[in-house]
Amino acid sequence: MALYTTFCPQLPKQFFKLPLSSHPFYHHWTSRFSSSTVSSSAASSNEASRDGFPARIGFLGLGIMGLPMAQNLIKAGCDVTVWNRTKSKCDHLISMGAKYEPSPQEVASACTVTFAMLADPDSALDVACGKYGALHGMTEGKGYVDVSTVDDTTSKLISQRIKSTGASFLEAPVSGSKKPAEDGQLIFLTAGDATLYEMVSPLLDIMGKSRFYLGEIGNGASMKLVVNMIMGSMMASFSEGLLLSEKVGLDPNVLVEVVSQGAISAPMFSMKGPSMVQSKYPPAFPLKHQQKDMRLALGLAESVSQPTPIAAAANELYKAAKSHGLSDQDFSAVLEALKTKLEN
Ligand SMILES: NC(=O)C1=CN([C@@H]2O[C@H](COP(=O)(O)OP(=O)(O)OC[C@H]3O[C@@H](n4cnc5c(N)ncnc54)[C@H](OP(=O)(O)O)[C@@H]3O)[C@@H](O)[C@H]2O)C=CC1
Ligand SMILES: O=CCCC(=O)O
Repeated sequence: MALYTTFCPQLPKQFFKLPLSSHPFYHHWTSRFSSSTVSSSAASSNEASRDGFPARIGFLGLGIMGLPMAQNLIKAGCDVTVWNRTKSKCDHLISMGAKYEPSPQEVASACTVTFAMLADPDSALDVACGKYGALHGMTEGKGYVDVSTVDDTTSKLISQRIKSTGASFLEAPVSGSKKPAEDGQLIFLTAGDATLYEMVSPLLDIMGKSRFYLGEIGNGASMKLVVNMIMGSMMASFSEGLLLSEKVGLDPNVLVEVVSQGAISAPMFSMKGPSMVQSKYPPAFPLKHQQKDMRLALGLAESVSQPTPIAAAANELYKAAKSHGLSDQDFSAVLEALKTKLEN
């Protein structure tokens, strides 16, 4: 079964909609994480917890994505310990039964597996390896799963540092935004320690609808950046189309409908188009993160001399949108940068 999952990562979701204690990997998990491989300081916290769940799970970073992901783990009955730089964002989860520790180090020390969902490479590195970083609470037998979107170099560095403690590392950035995170419908793009991948698969299946295991560290990060590079260019192109249709006297709402019925239909256009027409950009995926991903994807392309002129042009629009104060709006606000350009 373990081999099957490793090489056939897209098992049907319903396969996993069982109580975790009846999951085929449950016994593998409990024997790995609740016995001799766990350090004595963590042993008491690794005892089987409520509802028969196997281990304490840490979650670092409770922004737009981290909060609903951690919430789904709690709702599924997992024993979750949280930390966030801005502590108030932990309050809701604490009221749902989460435990709190005052630093990433203390979360990692209390938990068997720690997830991290941070903004960017700098914060991911700092939370993992900084002064009170998770690294200092990691020991052999524990796992660190970074679900943030970062570049392959950052991920390799974090992996190296975590593994130097004897612990295991998995990168697992996600496709899917706020709503899929709330609905447990994310797509995990994982790479790194295959055993840890198998161990955390039941947890990934609580938070997501599918998962890919892509081999060596860096492959998950790179896959995520390629996907988001395409997405960023698509959104910029869609924005041009909306504005052009309006300028030539067409109803952009009708454009959204026409696009939705043809070969270029995309859930993203149908979901975000109507609010874009009204110049509303409620943040699901903040524009600053999309620009970060364009920047990192362009760096990746540069590293292998792959021309990406369309993504480079789109990146300039996201940079312009940031300079117009739109960083914390949804990335569909890139449309505003085009409006400004046309008006200037
Ligand atoms: N939103 C989306 O649709 C998706 C986002 N992603 C990726 O997931 C990651 C998180 O995104 P999202 O939740 O939207 O972002 P948010 O901006 O909502 O949350 C960012 C998180 O990072 C923390 N953080 C930022 N800087 C630091 C720092 N220097 N030290 C410690 N913690 C820090 C924030 O803490 P604080 O609360 O204190 O600010 C917060 O918990 C990003 O890498 C993003 O690219 C991936 C898929 C979809
Ligand atoms: O990184 C953000 C991805 C957003 C999405 O996949 O809808």
